[in-house]
Amino acid sequence: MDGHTMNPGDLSWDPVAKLGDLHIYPRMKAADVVTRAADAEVILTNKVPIGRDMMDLLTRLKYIGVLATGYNTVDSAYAHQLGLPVTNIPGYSRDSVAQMVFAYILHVTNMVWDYNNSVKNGDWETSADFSYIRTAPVELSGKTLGIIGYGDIGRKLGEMARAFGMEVLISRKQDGTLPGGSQDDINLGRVHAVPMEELFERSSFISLHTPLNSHTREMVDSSLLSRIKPGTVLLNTSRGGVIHEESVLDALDDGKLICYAADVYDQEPPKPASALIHHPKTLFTPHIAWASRDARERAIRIAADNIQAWMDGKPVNVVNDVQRGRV
Ligand SMILES: NC(=O)C1=CN([C@@H]2O[C@H](COP(=O)(O)OP(=O)(O)OC[C@H]3O[C@@H](n4cnc5c(N)ncnc54)[C@H](O)[C@@H]3O)[C@@H](O)[C@H]2O)C=CC1
Ligand SMILES: O=C(O)C(=O)COP(=O)(O)O
Repeated sequence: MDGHTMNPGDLSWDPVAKLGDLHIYPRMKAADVVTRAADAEVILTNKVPIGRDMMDLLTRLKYIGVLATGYNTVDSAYAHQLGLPVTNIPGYSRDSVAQMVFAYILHVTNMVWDYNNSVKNGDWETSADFSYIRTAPVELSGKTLGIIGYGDIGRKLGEMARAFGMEVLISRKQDGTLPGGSQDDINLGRVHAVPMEELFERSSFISLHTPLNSHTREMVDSSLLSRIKPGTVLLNTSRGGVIHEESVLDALDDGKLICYAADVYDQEPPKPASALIHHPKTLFTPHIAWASRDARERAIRIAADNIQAWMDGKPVNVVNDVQRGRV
């Protein structure tokens, strides 16, 4: 549907092309989906929303592959009703996304770019001393990182944080349950599981890694943000919709949140003049955390493996619990 972001020309679609008759559209408007995909049995979409109206009209469709980990753009519950499997691509960009979170953290704590600009502007050459401090760097060792959503990316981020000597907190879900797969790390003392409210109270850095769904939409609201310590940094590489935008703006304005660093926005691309994007205390990248060449190459290969497994009658990475074909 929208192959350009995954492969702007530096990769090959061959792993997918080998499986059938492949048509790549660099971009697609929602209004064109039904005509362009009328004959398709398999569609791959990244951010083109696939809703129930389209699924009703695409009568030949048997499989929807999401070219991403987050699959909030597809009405997978309705696809389930139709017996249409929806697959995603877990894990392909785990290392790249966790690395991006640390790029934001180090940007805030070490200000390499600000110091570089100051040096290039001549401040060092005219300094009275061998060194000068504009804003003191912050040492991460001993600081607390709170991770909301301890899955593939959250776990990798925790590993990186421990290498920096940070304490890692993870949150229980709203119903009190632990994220799957976290028990070992809790038992080994690598992370501490606390209620979401306590995580907001204790963390200097809070990083969001949940999927966007009805439980997580606008989860980070004024109630949670009222608990943070002055000087907290909020990091979001999950989905823009996980935060309540007005509440984040208020927390930035009242000085408790010193930075909101994000790779995602509720509507992408954002409309011009977003107050959040243009706020002096925010740091934004254009949904690029996943986009290393390595990760994109992995994604194309896994997308092809997903289709092959489904053709072989043993589907994998199905997110809506449909194991058979359209009924
Ligand atoms: N910015 C980017 O480039 C990328 C963004 N993403 C986003 O990051 C999200 C996470 O990715 P992964 O770690 O690979 O997914 P994952 O599925 O491995 O991990 C998500 C974790 O969140 C937990 N969770 C779900 N609801 C929760 C709640 N209400 N409270 C606390 N924990 C909850 C789950 O139990 C799971 O452990 C994706 O859904 C996607 O939206 C993913 C890849 C790239
Ligand atoms: O994999 C994901 O969920 C991502 O957000 C990565 O970006 P993409 O959706 O692949 O453009």
